[in-house]
Amino acid sequence: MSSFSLEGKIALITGASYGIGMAIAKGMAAAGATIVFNDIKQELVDKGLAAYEEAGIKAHGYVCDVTNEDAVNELVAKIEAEVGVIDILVNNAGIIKRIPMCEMTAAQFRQVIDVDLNAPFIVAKAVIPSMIKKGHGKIINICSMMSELGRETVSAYAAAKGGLKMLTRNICSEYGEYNIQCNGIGPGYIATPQTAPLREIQPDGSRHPFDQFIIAKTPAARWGEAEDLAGPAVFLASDASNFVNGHVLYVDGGILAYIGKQPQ
Ligand SMILES: NC(=O)c1ccc[n+]([C@@H]2O[C@H](COP(=O)([O-])OP(=O)(O)OC[C@H]3O[C@@H](n4cnc5c(N)ncnc54)[C@H](O)[C@@H]3O)[C@@H](O)[C@H]2O)c1
Ligand SMILES: O=C(O)[C@H](O)C(O)[C@H](O)[C@H](O)CO
Repeated sequence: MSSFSLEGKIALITGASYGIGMAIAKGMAAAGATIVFNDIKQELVDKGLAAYEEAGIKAHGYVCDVTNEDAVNELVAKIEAEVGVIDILVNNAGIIKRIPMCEMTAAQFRQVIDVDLNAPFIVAKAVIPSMIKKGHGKIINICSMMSELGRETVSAYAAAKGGLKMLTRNICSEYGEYNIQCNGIGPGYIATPQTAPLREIQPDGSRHPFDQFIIAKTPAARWGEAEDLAGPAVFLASDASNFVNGHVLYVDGGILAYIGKQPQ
């Protein structure tokens, strides 16, 4: 099973102070990788560093807004000088705004596109030249159910995550010949702070209608846990997936396979 090992590899996971990013980072650390992460505020980076330390992981944390191209270029140069060349990039940092499309301002729409689509382009562009020189690289873009499906209130997010699926295929197309594999992971509905508003207990003590809807829509009949993403991410970061390129691996408990229950 040595082809699944990440021993000696350096992984940058963006926005990994908690949530899905941290669970992926912990999985990669268990497989032997050195973990580097960033987040938007020092406070979040410090919280992340403390959590990694508690888990026995010596992570390197940096403050960096992934939408700022100059800051990202500086970050990558700093990581190369202080830790080494990045072998694995996980574009995890993301935001969502749940606003009906006709009530959403163009500025709000652009903000989501900026973090969820432009930033993965910026960070990938910053790491690819060194990956080419090193002779290998793995890029994992965290996509979504919304790379395939739409729903009310998430127009900008769906546009960005659909675009991220195509950016994934394009990076594969353009850099596959340099032994760079770029794949996506499409998480289903995962219990993290990002989805907490969809799981809030109602004033009458009942479960949020969206919470019930998702359980019914998911053949696994549960929300995903951030840890459900760790194994798939380790696979896509490892030599075991060296001929897997331009693919989006949906980790959704079966949602995309299922037409849904017939109404009672
Ligand atoms: N939770 C889900 O159900 C779910 C499902 C599918 C996809 N995703 C995607 O997975 C990724 C992680 O999701 P999560 O639920 O852990 O989200 P989260 O909101 O809990 O965490 C996202 C992280 O990104 C960071 N971040 C946001 N903007 C940033 C910026 N400009 N620069 C640097 N860091 C920034 C945040 O501070 C946070 O640490 C996101 O891309 C999200 O869209 C989540
Ligand atoms: O409001 C929503 O529908 C959700 O927040 C999402 O879009 C999920 O977080 C996820 O990306 C699904 O894969």
